[in-house]
Amino acid sequence: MDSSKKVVLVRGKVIGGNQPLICTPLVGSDVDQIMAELEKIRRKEPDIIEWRADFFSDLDDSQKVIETASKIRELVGQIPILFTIRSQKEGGQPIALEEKDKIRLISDVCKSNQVDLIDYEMDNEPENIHVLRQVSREYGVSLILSYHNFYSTPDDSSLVEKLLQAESYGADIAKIAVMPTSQEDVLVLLKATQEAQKRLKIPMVTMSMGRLGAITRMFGWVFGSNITFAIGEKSSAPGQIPIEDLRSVIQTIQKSIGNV
Ligand SMILES: O=C1C[C@@](O)(C(=O)O)C[C@@H](O)[C@@H]1O
Repeated sequence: MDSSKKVVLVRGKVIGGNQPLICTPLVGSDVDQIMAELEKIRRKEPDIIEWRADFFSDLDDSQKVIETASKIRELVGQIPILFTIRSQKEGGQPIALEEKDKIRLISDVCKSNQVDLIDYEMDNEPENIHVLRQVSREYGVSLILSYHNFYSTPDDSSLVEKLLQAESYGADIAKIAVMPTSQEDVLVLLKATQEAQKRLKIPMVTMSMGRLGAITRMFGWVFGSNITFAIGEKSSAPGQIPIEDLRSVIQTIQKSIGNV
């Protein structure tokens, strides 16, 4: 492994090492649904669990959000928790919070000590990104800065620029998820990933969504992507495949080519 590269260590999991990590989302809209989902997911032992809180119906009640985060923590034990409120503009659910309330809530969640990572979109106001960078650093939470395009795949140099932009904003991990409309677009995402691997110092997460892009979830790690999202119980984005299938494909690839 390149020694100039940083890795992110979360509860014993190495993000940015040779082993791709599998993250499964939680998309329940209330505590009961989330707990039921979690009960099934945790037995499948994902490396990371993402709470997609934009699906949560009480998102405007920060007390409830933090209580729910601590219930999730109790049930998952040492599995790292990623807290995400995906904006509608980038493929998330409609929510009642304004951006400033969202920043306050994500900050409160960092301070609560219940989650290990947060995700925020890098196309947001730099000032908001700065606030979340400060608070997450202060409370030992890792920051993923992400870019999602549910309609198309920008060219490879724009994608590399996005990943570098996340790094320059101080992200611990850079992430891009884009939609292909052709097989060429899938290659564009992989090419950008390979190029970014040479230039980024931080770990990254990249994926091409939908059916066309599903293969990138299986072997994107070969080109440098460090986390791949899979279905534990329910999907949170097009093209995700069940964790069992993903794990077995990754093992098969590793057996044939070794860890790269
Ligand atoms: O950003 C991502 C990636 C994702 O959109 C995917 O395509 O797997 C799934 C989301 O839950 C997550 O927040």
